[in-house]
Amino acid sequence: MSGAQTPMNLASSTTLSRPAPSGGNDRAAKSSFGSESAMSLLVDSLKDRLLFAIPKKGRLYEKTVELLAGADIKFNRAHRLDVALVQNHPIALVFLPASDIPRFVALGSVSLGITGQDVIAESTHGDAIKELLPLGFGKCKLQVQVPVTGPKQTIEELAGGRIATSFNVLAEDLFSKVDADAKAAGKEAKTSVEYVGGSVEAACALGMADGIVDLVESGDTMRAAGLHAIHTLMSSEAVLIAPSTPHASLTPELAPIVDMIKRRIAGVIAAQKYVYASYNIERKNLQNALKITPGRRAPTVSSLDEEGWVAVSSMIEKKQMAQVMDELEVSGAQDILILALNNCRVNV
Ligand SMILES: Nc1ncnc2c1ncn2[C@@H]1O[C@H](COP(=O)(O)OP(=O)(O)OP(=O)(O)O)[C@@H](O)[C@H]1O
Ligand SMILES: O=P(O)(O)OC[C@H]1O[C@H](OP(=O)(O)OP(=O)(O)O)[C@H](O)[C@@H]1O
Repeated sequence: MSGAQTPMNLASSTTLSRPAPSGGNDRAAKSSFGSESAMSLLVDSLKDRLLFAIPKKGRLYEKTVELLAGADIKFNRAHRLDVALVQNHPIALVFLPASDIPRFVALGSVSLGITGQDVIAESTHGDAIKELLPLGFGKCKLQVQVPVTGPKQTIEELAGGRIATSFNVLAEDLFSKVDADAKAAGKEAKTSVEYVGGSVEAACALGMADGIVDLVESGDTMRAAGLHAIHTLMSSEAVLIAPSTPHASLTPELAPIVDMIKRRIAGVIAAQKYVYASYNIERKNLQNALKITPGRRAPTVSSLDEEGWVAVSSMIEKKQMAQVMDELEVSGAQDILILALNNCRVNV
């Protein structure tokens, strides 16, 4: 995508078709709908809506759509259309490449966005963006990688060499410091950083780079290419973001929706992360058990209709569930139940 594009441009430059009937004919749908009037209808209907940019594909797409479903943000995305009107709130979703979202948010063209911290850092719009909520997915690290058997095994040894990356701003930043350090040590060096759009791991094997800067999560792609990581530039996860200074398009009527979305998404994330534990325990063993299940704020303790016994309920982290149950049993807890949370509200 070249040049700044507002969602309005996006809407008016996009062919609006009806939601595609399966195997439907776009052209026929367009003419029966009347593309001109449909487009002005769409542009009109965006005016009173909060614009929310979400990744249109790739690693963050599915989890983002899951989050929106959990937050009861209902939409139908028409075939080939990058704008979807939310049915039950005055919100319009704008589907954009993850790496373009920081720019749209920073410019105030949209009032909310979901994208990775890595592309925010790469965009250099960081100051114009505020992070509202970490989302707990899309976790990865941006790392310098070199061939395991290669001659250059440190970033200092890469000074003056060739680096391939999709993160050329962050890579330039790092290697200008590496070059400066090399110069201070009496070795003149200018590392060349080449932009590559994808499949960056192939660059070393193809002889076009001595090292790469790319994202690593499981490490499978890196290892498959015979590379290993020698330096971490940053860790990243998906975040909910907004412009650091609200834009005029965020009217007083729309402003409360930002907080509503943030709270709903935080509730969905907490419900994915926690389960609800409940058990009975003799009062004499209560203090030990409460150390195992302290709860997010505090556990609920209520009397049982049996002398000397209490019932406890508390939220615990899902990933610690088995260990917590083991420890509770050892501490004398009985009738231990673990209940999944469908949704919840937490302080954010
Ligand atoms: N392996 C990974 N594991 C977890 N998160 C990742 C991983 N790779 C990328 N991400 C996160 O997802 C974001 C989008 O990356 P992805 O590779 O899906 O890009 P994309 O939207 O398909 O764009 P393009 O293919 O054009 O680069 C990244 O900026 C990063 O925050
Ligand atoms: O450590 P791993 O779990 O193997 O993940 C790392 C890979 O994931 C990303 O690419 P992606 O697969 O999204 O495709 P791309 O190369 O087209 O960007 C990233 O660029 C790495 O190639």
